[in-house]
Amino acid sequence: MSAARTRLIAALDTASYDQASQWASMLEGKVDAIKLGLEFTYACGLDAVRTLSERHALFLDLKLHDIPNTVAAGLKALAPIRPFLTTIHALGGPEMIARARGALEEAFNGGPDRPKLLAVTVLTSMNEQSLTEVGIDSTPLEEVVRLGKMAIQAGADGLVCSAHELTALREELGHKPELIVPGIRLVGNNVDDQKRVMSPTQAAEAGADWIVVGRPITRAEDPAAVAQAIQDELKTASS
Ligand SMILES: O=C(O)c1cc(=O)[nH]c(=O)n1[C@@H]1O[C@H](COP(=O)(O)O)[C@@H](O)[C@H]1O
Repeated sequence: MSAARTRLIAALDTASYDQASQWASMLEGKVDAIKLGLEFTYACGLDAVRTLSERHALFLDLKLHDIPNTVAAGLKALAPIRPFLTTIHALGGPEMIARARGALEEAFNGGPDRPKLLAVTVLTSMNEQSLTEVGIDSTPLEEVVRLGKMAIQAGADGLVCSAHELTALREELGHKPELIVPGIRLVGNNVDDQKRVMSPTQAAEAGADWIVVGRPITRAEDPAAVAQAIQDELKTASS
């Protein structure tokens, strides 16, 4: 059972501003935040991201991964959008992560309202075989824990991981780091390109702070009803 209630982020993955705006409106009050990522940002631009962020708590997920100077400068440029969460790849290494954290601190004058920096560990679309294909000779669990410890030590506020690694990460890192969990599917859902999948209840019971749900909500006939059903599941799991 988790310490605090697990909250729900809807991933609004679309190239259409009208579609994202419509989803955001119909999910208002049903989800705790929205996530905009590569597809929406590249197709619609940062002004569109800013417009949606004025009405909804925003997780801006651009998964930056470059040399430390470029990532730090990129985050500084994104800071005026004021998302409450944003992502970089843990594989960029400790110097990149430390510079990223420093850039956010600087942009917000060390204040408490800066975006929290999340390090993506091993993408939930990867399994042991996918790691072998990129030359990593570890299980996803070993790799997530190794990268997760490094990233938190380097200055990340939290991690993106699958629900399968939550227990091990909590044992290693305690309750302070924010753990954000995509790869969520409801009973009967298609898993699509996701490999390390769990249900909202399983993620909540294993200690997720936030779950990220995209297609199970956005592809549904009634997205608001699915979001409400997930919230009900999360509430039961935390009680
Ligand atoms: O950083 C992320 O949000 C992320 C990391 C990860 O390992 N896996 C993952 O699926 N995501 C994102 O979470 C969302 C999951 O979408 P669905 O598979 O449609 O629920 C997508 O927007 C992904 O970009």
